[in-house]
Formats: sequence, structure tokens, C-alpha cells
Amino acid sequence: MASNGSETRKQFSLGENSLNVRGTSTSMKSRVSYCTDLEKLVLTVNFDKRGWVRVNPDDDWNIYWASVQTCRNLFSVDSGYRLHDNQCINHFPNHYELTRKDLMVKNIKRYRKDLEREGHPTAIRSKQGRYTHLDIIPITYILPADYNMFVEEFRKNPHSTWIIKPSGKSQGAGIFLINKLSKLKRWSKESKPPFHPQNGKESHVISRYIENPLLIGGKKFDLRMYVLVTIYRPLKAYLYKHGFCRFCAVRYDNNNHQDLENVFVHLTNNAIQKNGEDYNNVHSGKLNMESLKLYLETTYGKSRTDFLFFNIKWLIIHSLKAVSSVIANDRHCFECYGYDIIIDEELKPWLIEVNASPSLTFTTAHDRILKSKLIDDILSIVVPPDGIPDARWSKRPSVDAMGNFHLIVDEEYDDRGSNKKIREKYQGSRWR
Ligand SMILES: Nc1ncnc2c1ncn2[C@@H]1O[C@H](COP(=O)(O)OP(=O)(O)OP(=O)(O)O)[C@@H](O)[C@H]1O
Repeated sequence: MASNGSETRKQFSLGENSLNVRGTSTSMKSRVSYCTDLEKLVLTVNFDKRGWVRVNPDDDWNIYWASVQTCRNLFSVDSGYRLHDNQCINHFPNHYELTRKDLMVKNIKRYRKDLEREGHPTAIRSKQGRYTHLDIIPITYILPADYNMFVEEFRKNPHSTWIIKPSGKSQGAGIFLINKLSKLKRWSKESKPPFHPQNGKESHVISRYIENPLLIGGKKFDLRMYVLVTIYRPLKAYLYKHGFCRFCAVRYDNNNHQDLENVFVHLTNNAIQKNGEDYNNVHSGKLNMESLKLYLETTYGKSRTDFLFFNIKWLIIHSLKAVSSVIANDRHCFECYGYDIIIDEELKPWLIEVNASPSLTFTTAHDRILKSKLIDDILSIVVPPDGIPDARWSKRPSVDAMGNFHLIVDEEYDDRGSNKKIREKYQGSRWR
């Protein structure tokens, strides 16, 4: 993609004879044009099904399903590019405030502190100093900046296990577990470039390892859930009904944390598990959400299961509120995030991370159907009923257009008290 200011403007601008904007005459072209730099079947099938025409990024386009890098280039100051009303794109310019591990943690910590300072009841703490309602992420520090704070915390609990992750990587790359300070010190000495407080780019997060995950069939799993945000201020977000669980292929032993190096026990990423001997190519370690719910309801009862899913919704909403003031609220943007959540054996959900580009690759037939329908449902919500993107649209899709998504937060509406009932129902019944 070109990055020169005027050149880019020219390349991206919509000419007078191009696509009709809602409410204007439709004299010339009448079809929606799209471009994408992700060659994913679940995307192109959906675009083609709608009769949209594929064009190059340099041509006039209405909808761009872009990689995060392309999106960053497009919105960079250097590009000088401005989107027109009839254009939309699948990322917010600074989505990384939520999707980079270190920034997500920083924003959630800041959000909790701000609420606490205001004396907001959501930010009350227990006697042990934990947030009663906003304990949604494992205790986390950013390295190297918070190294001393981490050491202090570790010493309070010298037998605890921690997980270290590079802030900006994915698919399990560079992740390892420690339960001794000496291992962290050795790693910090060997790090290239060396571990340095000013070295922001190479930051890592170190999080308390959830040592008591809920196990099914003796194996650890995490949940992948999809959340669509169409606007940040006022916040409007939808949760997808069909997420799935991703299992480790090797049994997890709650009483034996010695084998910290065995990634097939501890890391649920498919990118890791598919390299293991016990990986199953048929189901690829995935279980759909309906089966998980059925299992939980029969094992723990309906009300505990409902409460777990209420708490999942709660953590999603608050993670979004934590960044809503810092995300550039561009009305041309929407974003579908992949939320990774671990449930512990007390049925408490923990937010592990949020992905800006959840995988659209499929490993099973069920996966293909799910992801294809997911894209279909996203498009139905973000594009107005007449089928043409419009940044001035009120972003109020009909219930039918929501498909398998349901609205979990709509600040415009909630502030008028519509969610009062549900808030009252669960008031005071948060974990711990
Ligand atoms: N605090 C934690 N406690 C227990 N397990 C964890 C914790 N953090 C991460 N994990 C495990 O490690 C895996 C990888 O972590 P994470 O998702 O943060 O990294 P990633 O490399 O960005 O993965 P992906 O790109 O697939 O999202 C998780 O799927 C989970 O199984």
C-alpha cells in the first residue's frame, strides 16, 4: 500500500462516479466493492455471496477486510488518507490498546484505579485487597518495568507459578512458565536484546498462572469467544453465541506442577498442540460451546452455569469499557475480537488476552461453518439494511440482522436504565 500523502489520497479516494452513498442517487455503479489482504475462504465466500465486487486496495472500495498492519498504514499520519462515508474497515486504528497484552493490562489497571478514585461501587476491594467485582485478569506485571513489584509479589507466595509472554507475539511463541526467581533472572540475563527498563518494544508480561483450571477429561482448555464492537463512545458490543473450547492434548495434573516445560499440558494454542504426538486431527482438540454448556449444566447445575456466563459477559464488557476512552472512535471502523478465557475449578472466568485478528482458518467442518456464519453475521450488523456501508448510519441493526450475535452493551440505551433488571439480579453476587 502506498504511504505517500497526496498519492495515497488520490489512490484511495472515491471518485464522483463511484459507489452511491446512502441517500444519494445511484446513477453509476450500484455494487459494493471490497478488498482484502487476507486470502481466507470464509471471507471471500461471504463477499461473493453478497454479490460484492473485489477490487484492489488502490481502487475505490467500500469495505476493506484488512490485516492489522494494513490498517495501521492506512490510518498513519503519513498516509494522510481520509475515509469517505461509504467506506468501512475491520479494525479501529489503535486496537492494540486492547489487543497488545501489556497495553490491555495497563488499561484495565488504570480503569479500576479511576473507578476506585471516584468511589464507584464496582471498584470495591476485599479485605485481602483484591477487586471484588473487577478481578477479571490474573495478577500481571509488565517486564522489565514492573520487575521489582513482581519480585515483591512473588516473595509473598514463593511456591506460585507464573507465565511469561512477549507482549506483541502470538500463537504461543516465546511463552514459558516459571516457579523460581532464579529462572527469571537467568532468562533476563540471556535475553537478546538484554532485559532493559527502557526497552519498551521488547516488553513481556508476567502473569500469575491459573494453577487450578477447570479440567474436562483431565485436560486443560480455554474458551475462544467472539465479540464485535461497532462503536466505542457510546460503547456498543455484541457477543457471538458460538464460541468453542480449545483443549490441550496431554492430561493436566493439578498436584504436580513440576512439568512446567511441557507445552502440550499447559498451552492450549492450536498452533502449539498440533505439533504434539497426541494431537487429534479429526476434532483438533475443539469442543463447541453448546457441548460445554451441556456438560457444565449437568455437572454443576444450571444456575452456576448461568452465573459463569454472566461473569464472562461482565469481564468482556469491563475490558471494553477499560479502553473505550483511549480507542480512536472512528465511525468507519468495526472490529471482531477473539477473546481467550480460562475458567478455573471454582467456575470463575479469567481474561487471558484479546486478539485483533482471530484465526479464520478452519481445522474441522464445524469450524468452517462457524467461521463462515460468523463473518456473515458481522457483515449483516456493520452494513446498513440497504447493503452499502455508511459511517453516518445509526448502527442500529434489526434483531434479524444480528444473527447469532446478541447485544451485550449499548451505552446509549443502558444509560436510560434498560439493563437495570439484570444488574439488580446479580448485584452483590459477584465472586469472592
Ligand atoms: N495466566 C495464565 N494461566 C494459565 N494459562 C495461561 C495463562 N496465560 C496464558 N495461558 C495459556 O497460554 C496460552 C497462550 O497464551 P496467550 O493466548 O496469552 O498467548 P498467545 O501467544 O498470544 O496466543 P494466541 O495467539 O493463540 O492468542 C493460552 O491459550 C493459555 O492456554
